[in-house]
Amino acid sequence: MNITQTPEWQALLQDQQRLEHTHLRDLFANDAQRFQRFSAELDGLLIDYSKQRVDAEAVRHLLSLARLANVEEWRDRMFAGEKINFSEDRAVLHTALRHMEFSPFPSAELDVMPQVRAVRKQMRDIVERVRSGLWRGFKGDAIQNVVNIGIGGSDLGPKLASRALSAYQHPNLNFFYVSNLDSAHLAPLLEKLDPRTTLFIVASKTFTTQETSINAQTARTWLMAAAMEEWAIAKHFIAVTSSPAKAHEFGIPDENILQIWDWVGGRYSLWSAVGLSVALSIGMNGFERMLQGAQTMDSHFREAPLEKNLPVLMALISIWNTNFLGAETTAILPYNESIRHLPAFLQQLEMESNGKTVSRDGEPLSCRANPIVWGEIGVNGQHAFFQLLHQGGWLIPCDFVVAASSDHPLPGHQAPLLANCLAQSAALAFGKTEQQAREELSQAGLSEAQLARLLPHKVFAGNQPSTTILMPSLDPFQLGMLIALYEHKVFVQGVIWSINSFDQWGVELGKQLANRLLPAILGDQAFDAQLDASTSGLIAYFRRHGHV
Ligand SMILES: O=P(O)(O)OC[C@H]1O[C@](O)(CO)[C@@H](O)[C@@H]1O
Repeated sequence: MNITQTPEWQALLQDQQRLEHTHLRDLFANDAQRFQRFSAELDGLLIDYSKQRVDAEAVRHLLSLARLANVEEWRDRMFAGEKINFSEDRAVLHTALRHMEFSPFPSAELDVMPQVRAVRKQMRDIVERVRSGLWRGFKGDAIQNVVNIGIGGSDLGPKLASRALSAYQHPNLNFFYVSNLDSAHLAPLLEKLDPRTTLFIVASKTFTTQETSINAQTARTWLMAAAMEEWAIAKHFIAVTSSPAKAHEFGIPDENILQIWDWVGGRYSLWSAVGLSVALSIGMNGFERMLQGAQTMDSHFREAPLEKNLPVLMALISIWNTNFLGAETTAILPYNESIRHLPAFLQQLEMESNGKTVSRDGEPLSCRANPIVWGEIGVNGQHAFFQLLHQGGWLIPCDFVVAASSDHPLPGHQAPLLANCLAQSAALAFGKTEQQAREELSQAGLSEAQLARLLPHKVFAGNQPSTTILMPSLDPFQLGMLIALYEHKVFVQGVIWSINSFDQWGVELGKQLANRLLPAILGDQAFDAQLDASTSGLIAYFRRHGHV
């Protein structure tokens, strides 16, 4: 089905005609109930999408589009464990990882829960031993430093969550995340760490990812230089992978290998043992609380009618902005320092899932899919790129994300933080009219000539749409809900765009080429004739200047 040719899409084009030139100022002025109408809450997590450029009719048509695309059917197929990731012949069952009841999941016939529970138990055991100081290094010391070596989904999720929940962190443990191949990531860390008290978690679903393998080998060499004995590996290395044999080859004993499964996508793996560093930081009970938060969002996503369904509404708003208002990018603006990694996490979640131009049927998509996702801590952005958001003339929908209470409170900080967050979304939405700017300038006593010169610079067009996501506090439960909210949002968008959101073939070509270029970088001139002129020129430069 070409969705753009359907009556539902055509109705939305009509809405676009009506709303494209309607200002948010007018939408608010004409509807005193706008906040009530266009906000929704689940267990304390509130989404306010009243500052999006929609009206009730447009939302109704967006919901019809979701029904037309069979969102509910696809959702049920995912939860039933069908192999909806058809290009890799895999089910998509990260929701099993946060299934907290003692019932089978997804069904009695296809129950994955015994394996999930067994790994949770293994995690709990490790977590308790490390946190209590019972887990000892090769010289008998308690662990003080945990280094997660991984990249992509094996890094971004745990890094986001462990920073987000730093208020709950074990006082005697420090956490580090190493992903970059550049040795400037690992080297300074190794300089300050003590091998006797350091535990490495090598998180890699495939256990073949080059960046992770090289960093893990270097960490292993560093440990061996101090410990001298192979048995020390068992005291300092844990692997999380779906390829236990490869972890075993690396030298990690079976009891230190935590399994994940092919039905857990890398960018959806935080809830698996990939989250071990988070569990070590906040304790296994805290980690399970985060799983409960995600499960609460799962149940809501499965059961709530579409018009009250938070992930569905978020997805539809994004589709409206992208496909009808023409937004090409979207900004993620967390205001809490502790969720500073949210934009990076969402970049992978959204763009690796839906950054595609081919449909499930192998046809070119009939409309543009995922916008470019970017972002930064909100207040930092205010003093950097917000100028462009306010007066740059681009349509850039924003997600403001903030917790009402601080997770690391100091007197005098939280109220101004919240004021800034709310001020920005209001300024973006309502702007400042020429009339308002004129009045301000003349009240400041400017001459008519000065006023005329300054006036154009003081006007804010406004009408920049945003959603504000509020949580009471940054706790494991709320964080679990927040992340699952975005996961399901991405899923719904993928269904409507008819994308398989669970593969990522687009990352392969670069990997292949990097492997092919390695010998040339290392100096093997036999390859030179096969290189394009640019690559060859750049390699010549490396040979002149690099020490590889
Ligand atoms: O966990 P792995 O297998 O090391 O993969 C890391 C990341 O690499 C990717 O496959 C992309 O290259 C991501 O999807 C994944 O999260």
